[in-house]
Amino acid sequence: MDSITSVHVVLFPFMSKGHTIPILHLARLLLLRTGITVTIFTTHANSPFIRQFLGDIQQSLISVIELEFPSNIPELPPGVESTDHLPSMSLFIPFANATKLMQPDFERSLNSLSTSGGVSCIISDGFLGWTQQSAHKSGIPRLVFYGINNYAMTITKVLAMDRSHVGLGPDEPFILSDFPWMKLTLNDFLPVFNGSETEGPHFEFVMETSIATAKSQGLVVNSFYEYESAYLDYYNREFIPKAWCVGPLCLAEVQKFDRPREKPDSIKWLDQKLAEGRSVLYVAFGSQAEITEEQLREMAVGLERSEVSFLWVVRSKGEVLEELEEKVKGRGLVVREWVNQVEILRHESVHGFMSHCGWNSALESICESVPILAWPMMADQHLNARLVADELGVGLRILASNGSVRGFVGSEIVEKMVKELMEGEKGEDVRRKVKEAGEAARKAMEESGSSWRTLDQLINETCRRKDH
Ligand SMILES: O=c1ccn([C@@H]2O[C@H](COP(=O)(O)OP(=O)(O)O[C@H]3O[C@H](CO)[C@@H](O)[C@H](O)[C@H]3O)[C@@H](O)[C@H]2O)c(=O)[nH]1
Repeated sequence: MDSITSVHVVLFPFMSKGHTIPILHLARLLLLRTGITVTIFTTHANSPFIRQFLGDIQQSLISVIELEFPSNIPELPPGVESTDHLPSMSLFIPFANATKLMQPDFERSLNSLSTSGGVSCIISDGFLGWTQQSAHKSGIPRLVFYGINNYAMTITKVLAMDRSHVGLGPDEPFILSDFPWMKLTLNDFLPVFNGSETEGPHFEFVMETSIATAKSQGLVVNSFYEYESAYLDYYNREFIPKAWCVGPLCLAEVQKFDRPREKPDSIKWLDQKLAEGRSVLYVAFGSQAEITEEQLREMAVGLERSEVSFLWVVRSKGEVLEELEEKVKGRGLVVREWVNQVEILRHESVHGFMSHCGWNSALESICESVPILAWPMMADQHLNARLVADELGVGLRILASNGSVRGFVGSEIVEKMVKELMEGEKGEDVRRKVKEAGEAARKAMEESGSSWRTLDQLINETCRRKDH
């Protein structure tokens, strides 16, 4: 790293937990380097979460600027400033489009930062495509962060250009000629990416944000080279802007859990299971998954019949969960509040994670060497599940009752796959592989590791240059 000091990085995360948390980890990593200061843009309601998350960081190195989240958007309930508080994810597009109204405020603040010492680069979420215009007007390089991995990004882009799949059924297997080892189906992709949705608000949003990404100076990717080299190399050969793997960002988390403090109830419960010599399956589907009542019931029955100990963090309410709690008292725990997921995954008693495969959850599990039972629900999660189960071999896969990667899953499948992960031979195999994967991830984030070096290089090439 060169000796030039005073790099000022502006971070602007999208207002959803799965997008904000990794950017906050990135802030921590940037501040481990000398001469870097960070400003984070957010909205009033999201600010307390951010301030608390980074509360241990020296105040002179980091500041948080709060903008007004647009009010009076007809489709949005007042006061909702984060996607996990939306009553339905069908409001995602109005929510994401509402952020565009923040552009004038953002530019005013950016200008005042520029006059008081300057901004070296902006790292903003891909969903905040409009920040590219703001950066361009101010002559500041913009780097994009989507929160997804290279595999999903590359395969989706290749699919969009390769028309050989047109006319196939949603579950009919096909291969992309540049990746012949990989079996895919159209159901692995969102309709806006697989050619079945070619107009409408979601399609327009994807087009707008993709154009803004292409005009930006780089992509910051929460992954590491050793696990995605084929896809990263391909991406950087065929597409722009250049992608830089600087993760897994969750490894930047301080060892908060070692400090003396009152342990949360969920951790005390895990301590108890450890003392009883029981292995626990952790069950969670991220911050915004929507699960139907009917599906929730099958999950509950499957977990009950598996006879495995489990800790289920769930946002849904209702009698299904109350009944389950009653039936599995002592063996299973249902938690409805926000937990520290990394702390749970790190607990010695946790030997499996039934997960929707949001990319943060998948990475957190890999880094803690916990094998995954992949049950994707939406967004990039189906591709993440392919990566986890088919490519990396660090997890098993739950498929729908009709064999599709999408759709209703019966309780007998849940029961069978939970037992397989926790006690079966296939579970043994993925357990061994996830240990190796965890070690490789930790190595990538050490000071001599690939991700650490890549972040240094990215700062030097993009943020320290004066001629952008
Ligand atoms: O009680 C909770 C619930 C969640 N988390 C954390 O919240 C994050 C959730 O992120 P993720 O697992 O990626 O799930 P989503 O919230 O669903 O993430 C969205 O963003 C991801 C990154 O772009 C995508 O991969 C997902 O598909 C998309 O749904 C993780 O860091 C979890 O550790 C907690 O700490 N406590």
